[in-house]
Amino acid sequence: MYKAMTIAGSDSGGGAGIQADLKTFQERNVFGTSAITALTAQNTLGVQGVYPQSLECVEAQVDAVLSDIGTDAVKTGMLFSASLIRLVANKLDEYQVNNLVIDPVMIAKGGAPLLQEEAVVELRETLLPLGKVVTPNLPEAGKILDGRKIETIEEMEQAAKDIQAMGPEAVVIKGGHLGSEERSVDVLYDGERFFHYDSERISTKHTHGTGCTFSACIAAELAKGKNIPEAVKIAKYYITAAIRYSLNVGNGIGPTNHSAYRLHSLSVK
Ligand SMILES: Nc1ncnc2c1ncn2[C@@H]1O[C@H](COP(=O)(O)OP(=O)(O)OP(=O)(O)O)[C@@H](O)[C@H]1O
Ligand SMILES: Cc1ncc(CO)c(N)n1
Repeated sequence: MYKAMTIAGSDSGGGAGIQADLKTFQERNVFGTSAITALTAQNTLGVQGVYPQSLECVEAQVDAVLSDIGTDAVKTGMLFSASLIRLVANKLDEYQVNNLVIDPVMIAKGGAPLLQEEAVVELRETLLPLGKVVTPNLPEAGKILDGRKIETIEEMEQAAKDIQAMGPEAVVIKGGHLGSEERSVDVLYDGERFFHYDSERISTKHTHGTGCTFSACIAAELAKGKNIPEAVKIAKYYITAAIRYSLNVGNGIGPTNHSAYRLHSLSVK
């Protein structure tokens, strides 16, 4: 069985973070493992607390998994601080992880910071160059590019190109935050070509954890040997189904439905 690991924060509400990643790995038929960088007390209404784990704790988890079980791909999510980013980058280098998907998580949907402001430099300089695929949303891409505004598909293409020049093999800019469009378009740049992944924009407020789920699916497909454009295509089908059948649990922004494509017999082509 192929294996994928997530190095990310825990979302007690179950819709994002480690929980979303492991549910996605399971649905995509890869064996999921994890290292938890931070615990969050979180639900559909917001983030009530953030409890980063020690460097020692995160290092022990990564060593435990990679020295024994190994992995075919790694996905990183919430890393919280510059020192955790440095540690994770060192570990990925030590274990020669090459299928690395970096979701540069910065802010939760309700606005709570999940990455310290000063850690963006570390993310850009230490972690991004190790990535096979980096998956920023529009505000994250803007932060990586020193506060640039990205509001059109053309600006998404330019941003993908400029972030790819920072070292990762490929960049997908996610278009979930693109206002007033009828479609939700993601733009991939692999160093040579642009690919557009287009879906209808689903009218729902229940989009908690969309980005985590999308990047975890890319990691699962890379683990199975899919190439980057194929992995992103499958992830786009998977997340679109998960949003179409998202769940009205809690009183705020509900989670996506990780088993939607299976329960509703939709094919992930
Ligand atoms: N309303 C929607 N309808 C269809 N697809 C959507 C919608 N919102 C987001 N998506 C898709 O979901 C994926 C994740 O994009 P998004 O920009 O929402 O990520 P994100 O902001 O990182 O999510 P989060 O921070 O909640 O984890 C992309 O493929 C995007 O196109
Ligand atoms: C733990 C965690 N990671 C990522 C996100 C982004 O959706 C979140 N809300 N919580």
